[in-house]
Amino acid sequence: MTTLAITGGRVLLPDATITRADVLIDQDAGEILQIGPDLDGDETLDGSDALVTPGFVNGHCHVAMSLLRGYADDKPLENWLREDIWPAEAQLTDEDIRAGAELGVLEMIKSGTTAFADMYFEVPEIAAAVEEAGVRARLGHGIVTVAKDEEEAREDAETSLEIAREYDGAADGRISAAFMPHSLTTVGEEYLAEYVPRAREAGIPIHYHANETSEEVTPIVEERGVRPLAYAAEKGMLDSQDFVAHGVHVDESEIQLLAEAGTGVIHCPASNMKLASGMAPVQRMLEAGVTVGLGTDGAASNNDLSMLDEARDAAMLGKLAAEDASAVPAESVVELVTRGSADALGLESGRLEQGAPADLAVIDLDAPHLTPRYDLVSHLAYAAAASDVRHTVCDGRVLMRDREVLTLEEASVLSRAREAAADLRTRLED
Ligand SMILES: N[C@@H](CCSC[C@H]1O[C@@H](n2cnc3c(=O)[nH]cnc32)[C@H](O)[C@@H]1O)C(=O)O
Ligand SMILES: [Zn+2]
Repeated sequence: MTTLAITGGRVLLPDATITRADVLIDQDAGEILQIGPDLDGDETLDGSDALVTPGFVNGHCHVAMSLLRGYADDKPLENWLREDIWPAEAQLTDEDIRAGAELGVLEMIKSGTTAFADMYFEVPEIAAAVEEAGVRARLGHGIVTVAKDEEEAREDAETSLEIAREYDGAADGRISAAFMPHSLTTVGEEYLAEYVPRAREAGIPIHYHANETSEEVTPIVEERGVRPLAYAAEKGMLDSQDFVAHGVHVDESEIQLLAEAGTGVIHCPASNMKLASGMAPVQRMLEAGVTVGLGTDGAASNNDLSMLDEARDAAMLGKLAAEDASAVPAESVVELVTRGSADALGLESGRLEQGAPADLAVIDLDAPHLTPRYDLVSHLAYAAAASDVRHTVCDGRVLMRDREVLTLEEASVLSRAREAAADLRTRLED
């Protein structure tokens, strides 16, 4: 057995208390062996003056969209997608998607994220980036059937099912998969009726965008006379292993449906603010017992992939939405970026305890903005930044040591992304 010890730090435990302790990891099993005093390992990471936290879990992303960061801003969802993003995505080559995925995963490792859920196309490119970088991911192919003929639409749905079957369990189990219809309005009912039961039979979870904008809710209510999540339940898309992104415009009946079904909701506060989609009733969902996690959405609507930013945004927006400063407190958002997202995605990560996956981040506390140290949970929620992450470990493997990423070559990932973006821009201008 090869072991790794993180020594001299303060460790954030699942009950939100913090203890001075070392963490010993079994690198072969990728598990935490022990948390306690004076532990030695074959390899050591310095945790002094630092907080050891579970690796952050980004519950909803389009990681390759990192290549479109800053390409189009300041528009509402429908216009942004149809006028800018979808035309640009139609030009992306496999190499572009690989470059964008590596860029995004690099940013994740540098900001302490060890797992994410991703909806995109050319999934094999994204899986290759995940495999190489050493992180964990639940991947899927996003289906859009509107504006497609039947053959194309069917092919898209088939691809999503095939990709999920093929990639579930890949990269030594670090990759899992889901069936991913883009949303309840961009995928036709006939395709949901046919493919959802097939995904269910194969035991594959389902992930989709739901109730993100009011423009998306109104047509469903008008055409079908039911709320979108009641429609989703009718279609069999509200299971305990499923998770939806956004859930901004959900009413009380939908919150009850989510809580009863055990379907996770990935709240994406930065994207919701930037596209002015609205404020999700996060405090209400938590009180109702809904499994809530946090996600960045793609970098083109955020515009970064830092879960520390997302935690802070979730707290701020949650208070504003509830008109209550005590709503969505520090402890809640820290739980949302770790265990909340992990639970929604069906991952065992998100907690530091014996036997849990060795997915963690070590955050440097020796900084003006983290001084003094009354409450480290408060610092994590409100003051820590991506650049404070000192080391990142996933599945027992050190992915970043002293801010040097060991699994990806940072300089070449950045230069490939810059070249791909410059090329894309030329193609789009022609
Ligand atoms: N196969 C589909 C692609 C779906 S992938 C998932 C899609 O979600 C898009 N996307 C990114 N952010 C959001 C969001 O906030 N809401 C809805 N869609 C988004 C993203 O640009 C990408 O096109 C096609 O034929 O276009
Ligand atoms: Zn999205």
